[in-house]
Amino acid sequence: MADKYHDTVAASAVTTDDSQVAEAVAKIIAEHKAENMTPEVMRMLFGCIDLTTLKATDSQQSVAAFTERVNDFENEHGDLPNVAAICVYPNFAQVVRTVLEVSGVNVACVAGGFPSSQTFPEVKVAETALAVEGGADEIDVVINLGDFLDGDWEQVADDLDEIKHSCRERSLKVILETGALKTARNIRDASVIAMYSGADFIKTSTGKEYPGASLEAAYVMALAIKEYAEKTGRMVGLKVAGGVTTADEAVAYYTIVKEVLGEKWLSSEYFRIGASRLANNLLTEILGTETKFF
Ligand SMILES: O=C[C@H](O)COP(=O)(O)O
Repeated sequence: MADKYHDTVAASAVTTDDSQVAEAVAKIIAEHKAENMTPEVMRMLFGCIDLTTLKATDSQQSVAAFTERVNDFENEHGDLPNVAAICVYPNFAQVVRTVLEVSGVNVACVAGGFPSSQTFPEVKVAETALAVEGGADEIDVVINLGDFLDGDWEQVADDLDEIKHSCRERSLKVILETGALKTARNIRDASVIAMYSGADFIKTSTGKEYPGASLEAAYVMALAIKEYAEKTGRMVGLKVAGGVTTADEAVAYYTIVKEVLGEKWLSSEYFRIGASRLANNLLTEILGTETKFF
C-alpha cells in the first residue's frame, strides 16, 4: 500500500529479524546487566516508575488512598526519589490531582478507549480532553491494532493525530501492545508510525489482555527511537509496562536502554516503567529489608 507512512517505514534500517534481535538482547544482558545491579541504579529506576492502578474495582476512595501513599512516601523516604507519575483510569484524573500534594509527580491517565482502542474516534478524543481537563499531565493510549494489522496506517496515524491535538501540550504515550504485534517487524513499523504521529513516548503494553513487556520488544523500540532521533533531532521516550515486577527485570530493561540509547535516555524524562507491583520490590532491594509501602 503506497502512502506516506509505508514510505517512511520502508526507509527504516532498524532490524526486523527476530533471531537477530534475540541474539542481540541475550548478548547485552549477559555482558552488561550485572554491572547495573547497584543501589544507585535501583534508586534511579524507582524514580522512573509510573505507579499504576488500573483495576475495575478502583474507586474515588481507593485512588485517593493510593495517592496519599505517594504523599507519605516523601515524608518517610525523603532521601529517595519519588515515583515519576501515578497512572490511573481517566475518570480519576481529578481525584489524583486534588489529593496529590508533592511536586514532581505527574498525573498520568490511560484514555482513548484503553485497553483496546475499540471505540469511536470522537470518544477517544473526548476521553482524552476530559482527562486533561481533570488534571492529567500525561495521556497513555493504545494504537488501533486492527487498523494497524490491516495495513491501514493512515487511519492509525489520523487517530493518534486527533488524540495528540486533544492532549494539547500534555505528554502523549502511545502503547503498541507488543504482545499482540508479536514480531520485530510489526513492532518496528508501529514504533515508526507512532513517533511520526507525535508520540512523546512509545510504550510496550497495556498490561491487560496480551503478554506484557519483553526485552526483545524494548530493544526494537529503542533502536527505532534512536534512528528517529538521528533523523529528526527529537528524543522520544520509552516506557516498558505490563508484568514488570522484580528489581532484576527492571535492571534488565535499564540495561537495554543504556546500551542502545545511552545515558541521555536514563532519566524519568525519557524512560518509564509502568507497573503495579514493582515499587515495593525495588524498595526492598534499595532498603535491604522486606518493604510493603504501597
Ligand atoms: O500501564 C501499566 C500497566 O497496566 C501495568 O501493568 P502491571 O499491572 O502488569 O504492572
